[in-house]
Amino acid sequence: MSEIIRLEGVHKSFGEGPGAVHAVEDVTLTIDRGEIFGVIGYSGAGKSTLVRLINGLETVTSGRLVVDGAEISAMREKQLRGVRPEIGMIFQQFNLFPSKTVAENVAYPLRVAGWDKARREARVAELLSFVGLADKARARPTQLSGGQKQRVGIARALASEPKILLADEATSALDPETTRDILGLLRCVNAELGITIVVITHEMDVVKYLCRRVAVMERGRVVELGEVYDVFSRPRQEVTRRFVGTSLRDRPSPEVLTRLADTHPGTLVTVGIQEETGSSARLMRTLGEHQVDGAIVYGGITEIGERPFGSLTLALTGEDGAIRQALADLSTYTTVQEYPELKELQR
Ligand SMILES: Nc1ncnc2c1ncn2[C@@H]1O[C@H](COP(=O)(O)OP(=O)(O)OP(=O)(O)O)[C@@H](O)[C@H]1O
Repeated sequence: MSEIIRLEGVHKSFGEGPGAVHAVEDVTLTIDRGEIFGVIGYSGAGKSTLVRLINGLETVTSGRLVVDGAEISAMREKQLRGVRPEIGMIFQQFNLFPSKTVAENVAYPLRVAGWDKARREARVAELLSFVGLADKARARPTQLSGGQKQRVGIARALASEPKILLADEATSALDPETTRDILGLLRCVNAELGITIVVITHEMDVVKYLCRRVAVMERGRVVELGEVYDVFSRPRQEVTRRFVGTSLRDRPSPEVLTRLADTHPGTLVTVGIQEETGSSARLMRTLGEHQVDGAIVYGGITEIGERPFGSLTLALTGEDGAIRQALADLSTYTTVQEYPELKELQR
């Protein structure tokens, strides 16, 4: 698979000196042609800045950025104007022209690019039919639902046949059911038109549904990067654990942990569940080998691409030494989170 986007040590700061904001710091990653790549992070992590660098709306402060063979980071505004039609973009707030009809909104980039009327009309009809809005050509955006507005946004972004589609929080203003519809449409855009999609989001469910690989961003940096399943089934960073936690609600909050410690004897630990643990079978076997009892007191297991992941919180009882040995064994094939602060409380 060839790459379509490459970032090498990319920095972007706003302002200079001590007051400068470092929105993107030392980001190195490649995105493959034809993949759906996710960038997840909380507000202010630098996601929007990253996509604005990719489509040339912001210039990099330092580092190298190559999009479809063109070195964006070395280009001047005039050259960037030639590259931008290759990259479509959709937004959380849709950014449609309220006074134009649906057809006029979709035709807008084609008009700017100088397409004649007959070609424009044919292309708009094709696009509206692709996004399922053939009957809304003459409607105005105010007459459409949120999901329909985003379909217009997608049709407009696809108008000039881009190779890349950037989706910046494209479903964050939509209800869960409409979100599913739009994500389904994005899958079609990728599968049927072969367009590479970069999805920016703060929702793990969006990444889980759409993406093959994901970068987790925090304070301008990529802190985890890999296959979606690997990143979420073995989260290495606290921020990634928080994303998994909000999607799956599998990890107890500090308040719940304190209550669990009060009501259950033994040592509380949270153990990751993925393919290697075979849901929970291997986990229970390891405990059994050390004559340690494990009561499941909290947890959640779900799937990504039919592969299980999540975590179980257990109250372990047995000899202290046996518990330590069992935890050491578990750590050889899964993540084990201990809570030394609870021991202090239980004393
Ligand atoms: N034009 C700008 N001038 C100054 N600071 C900026 C500018 N654009 C972004 N920033 C700052 O850069 C940081 C990253 O912002 P960015 O919008 O990229 O984050 P984000 O992850 O997309 O968050 P959100 O989802 O809230 O937009 C923030 O601290 C933001 O205030």
